[in-house]
Amino acid sequence: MESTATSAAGVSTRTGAPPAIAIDALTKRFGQVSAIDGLDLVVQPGEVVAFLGPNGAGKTSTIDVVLGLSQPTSGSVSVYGTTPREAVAHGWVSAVMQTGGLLRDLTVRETVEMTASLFARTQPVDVVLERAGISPIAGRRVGKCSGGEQQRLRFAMALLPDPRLLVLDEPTTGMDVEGRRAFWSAIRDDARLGRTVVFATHYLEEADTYADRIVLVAHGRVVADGTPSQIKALSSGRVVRATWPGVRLADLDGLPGVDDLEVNGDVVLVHANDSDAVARHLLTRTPATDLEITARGLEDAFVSLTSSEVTR
Ligand SMILES: Nc1ncnc2c1ncn2[C@@H]1O[C@H](COP(=O)(O)OP(=O)(O)OP(=O)(O)O)[C@@H](O)[C@H]1O
Repeated sequence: MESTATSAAGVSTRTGAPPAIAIDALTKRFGQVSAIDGLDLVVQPGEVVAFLGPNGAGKTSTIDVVLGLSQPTSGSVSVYGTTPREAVAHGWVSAVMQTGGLLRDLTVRETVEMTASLFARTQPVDVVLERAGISPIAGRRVGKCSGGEQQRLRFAMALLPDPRLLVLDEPTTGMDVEGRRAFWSAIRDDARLGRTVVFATHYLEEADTYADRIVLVAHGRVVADGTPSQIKALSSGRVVRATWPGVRLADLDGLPGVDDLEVNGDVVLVHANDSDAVARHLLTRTPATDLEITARGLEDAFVSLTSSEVTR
């Protein structure tokens, strides 16, 4: 994805508009726990961004600050050039929460109508039902809706103020495959009209399929930021493990296509995209034995990216 050029202050040089989200050196501590540890991020209007990271990475803590639900320990966050609370009060930002907020005995339409009555001005109820893909079930009681349908109902409610930015925190947890697909298809169709979407997820596949840009977070920091294919490349490849008594790093100089190397005692760990070439080299040209080849997961990419950040 080609991102809009930005100035140092994060203002789009193409449009002159402030970014949807500008986060600068954000930290958030809970007692001894550092939930966010110097996070910087700029999201431009119209982007669909996945906030991807393992449990405890700091995704929810960051989203809570963006929504004005929690205050930073230090650093700054602005949303469309103003404070998160003001942006929410203007109706510029809506969130799709994972649970709560629904009454089982109301119908889908009644739920949206009731929420609309709380706002001074909203989009027509029929429009948001249509956008969320739930017009056909408008007369159904909420208690009879599947988890996926209830999430699309929350999406319809979030659309009422016609927000510029939609924030979703792990919105598909617990949904079946079909529910996820229908939910994301409604979100994507809506985002095509220009809405900015930021969603947190654990799942690389979900980020890959539905986001234009993936921001990888670990230990409260951004450890990688790029298109889905750039991020996937970080987690691709394999690890070749071998036993080589007395090995030194210098012995591994001739290895082909190596991304990363570790030597722990007599054990060699080689991270590489072409694991066959590494294995062939180790078996034919060195005394290495006991080879094991394993796929390198996203978790590994998190770990290696985070440790390289720390040692930098
Ligand atoms: N209210 C709190 N009090 C104490 N610690 C907290 C609180 N909220 C979050 N944390 C801690 O901050 C860290 C980051 O948590 P956060 O929920 O932001 O991560 P996450 O990436 O959203 O994780 P998950 O995917 O599991 O929801 C974790 O170590 C968590 O235990």
